[in-house]
Amino acid sequence: MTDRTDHFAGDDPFEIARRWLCEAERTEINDPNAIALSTVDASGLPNARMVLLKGIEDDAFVFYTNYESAKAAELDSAGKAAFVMHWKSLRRQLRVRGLVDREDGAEADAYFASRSLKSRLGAWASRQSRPLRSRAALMAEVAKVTATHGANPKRPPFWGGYRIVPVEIEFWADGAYRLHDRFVWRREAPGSDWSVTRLNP
Ligand SMILES: Cc1cc2nc3c(=O)[nH]c(=O)nc-3n(C[C@H](O)[C@H](O)[C@H](O)COP(=O)(O)O)c2cc1C
Ligand code: PXP
Repeated sequence: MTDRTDHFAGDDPFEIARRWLCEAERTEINDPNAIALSTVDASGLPNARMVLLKGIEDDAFVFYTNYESAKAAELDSAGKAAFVMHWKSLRRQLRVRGLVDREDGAEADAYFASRSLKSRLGAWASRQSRPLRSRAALMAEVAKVTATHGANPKRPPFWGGYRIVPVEIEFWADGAYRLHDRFVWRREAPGSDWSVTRLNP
């Protein structure tokens, strides 16, 4: 007999995550889909930065970025990542740890095509994570790619998605006097069965 009810109810953690994000979309003032993405560099030094979660699939979380960025180097070499989302308006937290693969096919093309023209050109212009001489130099690059890539730029080969396939997903909800509720879903590997454990706050 489980006491995993209310916010935590359900047999599919991706469904619960989708439900929480949907609630946050109604209550957060902006960027309810922002995640703090954590990686490690070659020396083992952790790194973190915000990115926007663009999909919760049947077995993965998807975001988009520049494949020549610092994060991409760290994701590609470790093959692993973690992220946390915190919704202040709901007083809830979602934590995910898992394995990472690139999404650089049709889905990435479709997502890129859905972005505004200026954001698409911006992706072409930005050498993300590398030094930039000045704001003016960036704007000159934007003008250059606008001239060369025109009104319908295709997805740059150096820009696309990452899919995080989790082995651990934790749902946390605020409780009175710091007696929070926590449920962690764990599995040995992608494709294995999940086990669910209630954790002390
Ligand atoms: C709310 C928010 C959302 C962001 N979303 C993205 C994103 O989806 N993709 C991205 O490449 N950078 C995004 N950024 C910028 C990143 O935080 C970061 O500055 C950039 O990706 C470079 O990171 P890196 O040098 O560690 O690779 C976002 C920043 C903020 C504050
Ligand atoms: C550099 C960068 N790339 C990608 C994104 C993803 O968001 P969108 O595709 O909606 O622009 C963001 C969001 O802040 C961003 O800053």
